[in-house]
Amino acid sequence: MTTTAQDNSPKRKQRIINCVTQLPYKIQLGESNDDWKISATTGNSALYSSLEYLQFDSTEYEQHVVGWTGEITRTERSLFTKEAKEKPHDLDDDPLYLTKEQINGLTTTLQDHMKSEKEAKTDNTPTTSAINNVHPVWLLRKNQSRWRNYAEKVIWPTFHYILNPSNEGEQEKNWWYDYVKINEAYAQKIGEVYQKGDIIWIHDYYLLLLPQLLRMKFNDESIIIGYFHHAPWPSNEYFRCLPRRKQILDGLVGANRICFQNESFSRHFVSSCKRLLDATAKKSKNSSDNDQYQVSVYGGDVLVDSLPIGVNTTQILKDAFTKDIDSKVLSIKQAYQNKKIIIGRDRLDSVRGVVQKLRAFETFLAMYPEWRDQVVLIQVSSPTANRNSPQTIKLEQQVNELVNSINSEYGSLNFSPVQHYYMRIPKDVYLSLLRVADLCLITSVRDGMNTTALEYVTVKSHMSNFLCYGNPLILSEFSGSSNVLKDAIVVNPWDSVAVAKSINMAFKLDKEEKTTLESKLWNEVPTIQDWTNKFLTSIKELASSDDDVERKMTPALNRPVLLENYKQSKRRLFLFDYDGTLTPIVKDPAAAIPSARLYTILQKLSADPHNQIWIISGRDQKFLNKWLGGKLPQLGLSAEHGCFMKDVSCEDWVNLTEKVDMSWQVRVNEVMEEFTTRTPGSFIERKKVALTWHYRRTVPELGEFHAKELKEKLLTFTDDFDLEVMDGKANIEVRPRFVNKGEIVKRLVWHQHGQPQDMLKGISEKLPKDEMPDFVLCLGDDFTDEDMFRQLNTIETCWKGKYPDEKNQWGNYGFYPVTVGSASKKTVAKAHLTDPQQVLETLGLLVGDVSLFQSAGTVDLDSRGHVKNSESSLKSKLASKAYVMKRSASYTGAKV
Ligand SMILES: O=P(O)(O)OC[C@H]1O[C@H](O[C@H]2O[C@H](CO)[C@@H](O)[C@H](O)[C@H]2O)[C@H](O)[C@@H](O)[C@@H]1O
Ligand SMILES: [Mg+2]
Repeated sequence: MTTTAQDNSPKRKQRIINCVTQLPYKIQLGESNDDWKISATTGNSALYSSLEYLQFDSTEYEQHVVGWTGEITRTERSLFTKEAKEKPHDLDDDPLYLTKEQINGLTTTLQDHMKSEKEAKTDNTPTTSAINNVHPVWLLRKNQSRWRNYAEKVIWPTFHYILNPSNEGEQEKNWWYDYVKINEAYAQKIGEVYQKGDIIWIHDYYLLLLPQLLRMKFNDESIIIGYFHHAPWPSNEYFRCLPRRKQILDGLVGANRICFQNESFSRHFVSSCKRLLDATAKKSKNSSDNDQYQVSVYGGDVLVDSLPIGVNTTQILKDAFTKDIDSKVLSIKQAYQNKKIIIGRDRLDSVRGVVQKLRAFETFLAMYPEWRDQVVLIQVSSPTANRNSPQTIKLEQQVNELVNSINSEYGSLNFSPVQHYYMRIPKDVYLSLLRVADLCLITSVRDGMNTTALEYVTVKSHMSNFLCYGNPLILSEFSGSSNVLKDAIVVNPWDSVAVAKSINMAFKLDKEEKTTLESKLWNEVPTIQDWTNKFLTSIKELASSDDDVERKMTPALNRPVLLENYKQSKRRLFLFDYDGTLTPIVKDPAAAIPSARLYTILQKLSADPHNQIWIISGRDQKFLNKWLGGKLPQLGLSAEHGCFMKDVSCEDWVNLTEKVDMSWQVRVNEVMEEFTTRTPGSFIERKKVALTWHYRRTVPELGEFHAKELKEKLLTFTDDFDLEVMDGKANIEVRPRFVNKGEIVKRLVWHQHGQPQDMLKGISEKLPKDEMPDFVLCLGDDFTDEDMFRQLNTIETCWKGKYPDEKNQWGNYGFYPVTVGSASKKTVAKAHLTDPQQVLETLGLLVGDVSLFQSAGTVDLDSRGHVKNSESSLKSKLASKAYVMKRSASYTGAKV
């Protein structure tokens, strides 16, 4: 064996761009313009401890965190400055007009904060690392909480099986636009941070559009995107109630891997993709023996699986067993001497089951009088961001009424069996409660993963002086954690009698039984380190396995650039395929007729004298005349993959195959008929020239098998006739080889724009560049459309040589060969759109029918969330300057 020279250079860490809804900090502005106060936020403990692990402990990864700043507020004190007293203002009306300098200052403060946290955690000497790991997403418009509305008021309820009354009104439309914008803002920020080879990891339902958007923005086909969904994913019956369901799924399937908390959520997701996107899925087992699916959607593949999140068990044990906490535990014990303590900690929203818990506790006291006066329930309910919403106020009232009724029924002057605290409690108090508890009661009616359950089991794994080792956990079967903590006492929270019985049973467990339960449960708690590493390892594997097969991802069409180019051009040529591009694929070819929306868009597009529109299809003249030419004579048409042409605003067709021998049709027809007899559901579409054997309506496996056989058989003699046998979408088509859609494209581009065509004349490559199109949008979904894209690429190469100095401001000739299908589809097109709906949205954008924010990927934003360089962006910048001047003048005044 030969020894190679040792490589002593430090191994480069794999960079991870971790995209979270909000940075793990609360950001406040103090009394002066650069007085930033940064403190830790509460909530999301599991995710934030994963960030911490990658930041402080991982030797393999270099993490970059991209996240929204959250609502930036003013510190309490600054609200009482002389200025504020003289002219009090509502924080929400204060747009926080930060200057560039302030933004830079805050970024540095955040970076420094992260570094000093690292020094504190790792007991290090000051960090010399030059790496800046925090990348804030700025969205500084008035009413900063607007960015949360769609995620929290529309998506969150649906994902938790709460159906809001239909409100596809103006308000929800605006929420959606803001949702699109926040996703756009992330994409922009990632664009500033991304380096080739980075792994992008996106978290949760605020960023559902981001995977697809990133494919749109980056021209890097090797970009690897993983998405983890922390919340539940509902059954398709609920999911499909979302008005924007398709855009949401489209957004997500831009990822390479989509991962859920458990198998039922991933199964629901796959079922939504099957039903709403017409996807197919192959199920198998992953290395942890969990179900995984290879979902094929729009012709590309996405891996879907599950991996339950964990907690930082080492840190929890370290924090929970300190002298300080010992003394807190002791005081709680003394306050409730000789009583069993049940603890609960939940956010006060309708899905955490606080009401169900109180009802069950009431039933328990009613059913087991021997426990009255012996048990206390300490329930900590933390307020949500929607504390003042009517639903939360109603819930709060309901909880208060229940607490009062239990306490008046079963309490006394010196003892109340329910101690309810509606507040956020500090970590040390929380840990003391976990330690002191004889029982933890979790009755959520829906959640992704309940980290309190995991943290409780962790704390109970530790022996201490207080004999609380192994105390049991009652867990709702509707919590995501019940899939992980399989040995908890699992209950249906809606069945208060069953929960009451379980409480009684839990209190009666002897020491040995508790120990057995705990040791099983403890083994079931996933650690955050494991979760983080497993997720990243599998996504790295995905990246390297894809390398083997030379994965080429096509970027999604950059719509802002397209729109800008469209506006600036004068000689525009549109080359559209029909089936699968302008209309969705359906079972019966006769049923694939244009929608009213398509007509409107084609009408508007062709009304502009700068535009020439051609439909270049495999369909025959009869079909194209009936549904397109007859209604919009201004369209140019090409039928049967280039065999026939009808010029713009002209009625007559030209047959380009007139001189071709058609005797082959008899032979081909015979063979196709033989296969039709053998394959129930198949049929032959006989056009003037081409013959198409369709098998969409057959048993899929049989159809595919026979299609392969038919193709082989046809190939044995078609060469003699110079025919092409093509694999279409569930069809096999035969037509003369010398015509194809690419030939038509060639003829249309090398042509004086707007002038009538002489179809039978050859083309001239001597035309001046400024007589030919300066914008060509070519869309197609199928194998035969690749000829069009290839032709455009060839012309572009030729023009580079011929007209090197006549490129547009984007450094090209305005050619957009765009395939309709997924990013991973094999194509020579330069960009992709997912499906006909996206095609119509894009065309709608060009004719001004669609708002810029209707779908993701249409705008570039400035840092306040305005469209870049727009009038409102400009106004906002000016207002910002004036605001800051006013503020600093008032500070100076105050000092004098
Ligand atoms: O070039 P195109 O305009 O895309 O036409 C290609 C073929 O489309 C039609 O078949 C396909 O669409 C049908 C309707 O959605 C679908 O039922 C069939 O399975 C697809 O293969 C059309 O019938 C063919 O003649 C075209 O060549
Ligand atoms: Mg097509």
